[in-house]
Amino acid sequence: VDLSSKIQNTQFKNLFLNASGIHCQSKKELEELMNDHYSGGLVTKSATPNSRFGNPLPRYHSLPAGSINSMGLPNEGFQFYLDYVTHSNIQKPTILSIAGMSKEEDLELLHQIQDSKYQGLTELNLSCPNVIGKPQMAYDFASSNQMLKEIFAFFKKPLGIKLPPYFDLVHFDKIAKILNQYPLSHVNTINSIGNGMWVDIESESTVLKPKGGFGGVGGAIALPTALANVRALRQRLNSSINIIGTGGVTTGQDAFAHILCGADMVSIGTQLYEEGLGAFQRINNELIEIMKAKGYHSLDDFRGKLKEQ
Ligand SMILES: CC(C)(C)CCc1c(C(=O)O)[nH]c(=O)[nH]c1=O
Repeated sequence: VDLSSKIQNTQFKNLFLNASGIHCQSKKELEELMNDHYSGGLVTKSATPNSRFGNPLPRYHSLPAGSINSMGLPNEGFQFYLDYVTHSNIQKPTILSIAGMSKEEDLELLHQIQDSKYQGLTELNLSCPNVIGKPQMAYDFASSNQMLKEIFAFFKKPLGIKLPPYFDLVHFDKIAKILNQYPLSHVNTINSIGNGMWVDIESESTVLKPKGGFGGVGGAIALPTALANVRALRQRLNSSINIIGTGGVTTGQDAFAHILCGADMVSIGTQLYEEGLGAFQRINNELIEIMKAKGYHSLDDFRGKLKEQ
């Protein structure tokens, strides 16, 4: 059974990645990921120009079927991650994730990557904030289009986009129409489901401190939304744009479902945080068992071949 996959011209020995933000902020975490046998690649925490502590705690909370977070982009700063993916002893392909706090910051970071020696993949987190009074960039179609136009005027290295979930078929049409105009290496869908709320009954309080308790929801509870976004975008995006399926993967079955919907690679976030690196080996093995039972030898045997009733 062959679990290898690729994004554009980058080959991965297996299809699993950490979701950006999980187990990828510090050098220790990155080294553990780099040396982990059961993940084919490594994604960095979304980097901002300067290092950030992020939001006040508590800013992450486990839920019965997932997680809620309002981390606030804690990271070591862009130069740290650029150095890591450029200089460390690379054992597997890397995806350098960036999230400026404005379009100008995003452009500045991308100029630095374009001018650097880095030859790996880059991923722009489109959940980054927009100008005050406007929704996050990915929910502002005109601004997203304008930003991508300005980026591709100078950025010539492989670039993917991390998207939040959409919940309206017209929105799938709109974002795909925009993305199809650009030579993207990939789309990574989904980011956490924005602005969820969780309440502690005993204390009658929110469980998160930042943002009045509103936070992004991930984990098993996000799987139906993640599968819908992978399927809808696979149906609409040019075949040249690969898809990283992220959201709700806790078992080999979930990974199998993402691939059936069209995912080229699969990220694990909440489950990786809760279970640790062992999640990669377990989910690898579970997926292999499913493929063996069905007589599949490679991911291409079933990728995107979701049947309809
Ligand atoms: C939500 C932002 C802070 C704008 C981006 C960083 C981010 C965070 C975060 O650092 O709070 N959490 C997520 O689940 N997804 C993200 O993309």
